[in-house]
Amino acid sequence: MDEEQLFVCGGCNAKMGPGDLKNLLNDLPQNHDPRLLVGFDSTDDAAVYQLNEHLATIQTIDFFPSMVTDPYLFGQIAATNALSDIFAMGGDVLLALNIVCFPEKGSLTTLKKILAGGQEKVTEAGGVIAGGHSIHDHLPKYGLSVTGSIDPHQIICNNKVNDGDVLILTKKLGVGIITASYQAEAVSPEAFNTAVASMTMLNRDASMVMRKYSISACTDVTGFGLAGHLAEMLTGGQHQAVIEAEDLPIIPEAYACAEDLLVTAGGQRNRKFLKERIHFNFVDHALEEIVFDPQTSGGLLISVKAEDAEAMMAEMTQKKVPFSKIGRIQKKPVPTAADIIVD
Ligand SMILES: Nc1ncnc2c1ncn2[C@@H]1O[C@H](COP(=O)(O)OP(=O)(O)OP(=O)(O)O)[C@@H](O)[C@H]1O
Ligand SMILES: [Mg+2]
Repeated sequence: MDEEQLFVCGGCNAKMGPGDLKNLLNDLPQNHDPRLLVGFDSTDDAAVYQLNEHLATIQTIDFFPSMVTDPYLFGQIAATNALSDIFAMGGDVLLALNIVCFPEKGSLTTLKKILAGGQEKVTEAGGVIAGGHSIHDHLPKYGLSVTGSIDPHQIICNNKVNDGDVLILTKKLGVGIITASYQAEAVSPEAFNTAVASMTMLNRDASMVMRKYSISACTDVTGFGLAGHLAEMLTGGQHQAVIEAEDLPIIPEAYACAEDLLVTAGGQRNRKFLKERIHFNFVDHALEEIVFDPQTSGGLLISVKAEDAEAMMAEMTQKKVPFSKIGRIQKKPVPTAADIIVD
């Protein structure tokens, strides 16, 4: 393997599709422990385990092959992505363990750069690298197991929305399409740099603002795309999300790439899984691709109660946390109505 350049094949696009994951989890025996406040049965972002009345531990794991050639950058992106699940649930990062898969004959200089990039982000998140596990594998993969803390009364789950909630998204969409297209030399370095800046921005600041307000649900938008993660918020079946297409934040050039059919396999898996649950009120194939595009280290998708939405957005503006108001939650007019409507 070249000492400095990683083979590009992954990010959250490498995630198992939502259909296969659902099948897998359905057959996994359920846990019954009252201290497990959030387990895999609700397909939330992280597991939460109660330690005492005021303290719970929050745990998540994420790793994948690289979507960029630069090892330091890959380390930063993989760590930012792994840390994000803690922030999506309103938790604080305590410590992290490195997960390393690396070729036996690979350059250790390259691996050290990956780990240095990851460590930088864990430190920025307020955590500490406490160890890890490393195995040989043909394709380098990296990520973290992250442990955080949270007040058990303040857990922000991903699946309980309310009528009138406002939907906020804190990062632009299209990083999957942009990173794949960059390898095909089909987008500018500026577009690629925008995607990289987005993937290496921690969701911590957004989380710190969000948790001060009445939040019905939050998740981070990753491999299942905006549509997939929004659909997870609507599993109760009573509500639907109305997305305003013109308010969706999109990295410049991602739309043009989608028009040129520069799309990803993960996006097609997401489309196939979700097509019965989403309705587009217009014909725009490229925009549909953006909505299904797998995001690596995407933003927080926040369903904030209507009465707190303005104040939360004002504080995000004041704290320079980027965000877009992308839609709202409403009661389904009939039980058979689509879960997601794109207007
Ligand atoms: N092999 C597995 N065994 C048990 N649970 C799993 C397995 N793979 C995924 N899960 C669970 O499925 C749910 C959804 O997992 P997924 O990785 O999509 O969530 P996520 O960590 O929020 O994703 P992302 O890191 O991309 O934000 C989580 O509760 C996770 O713990
Ligand atoms: Mg998540």
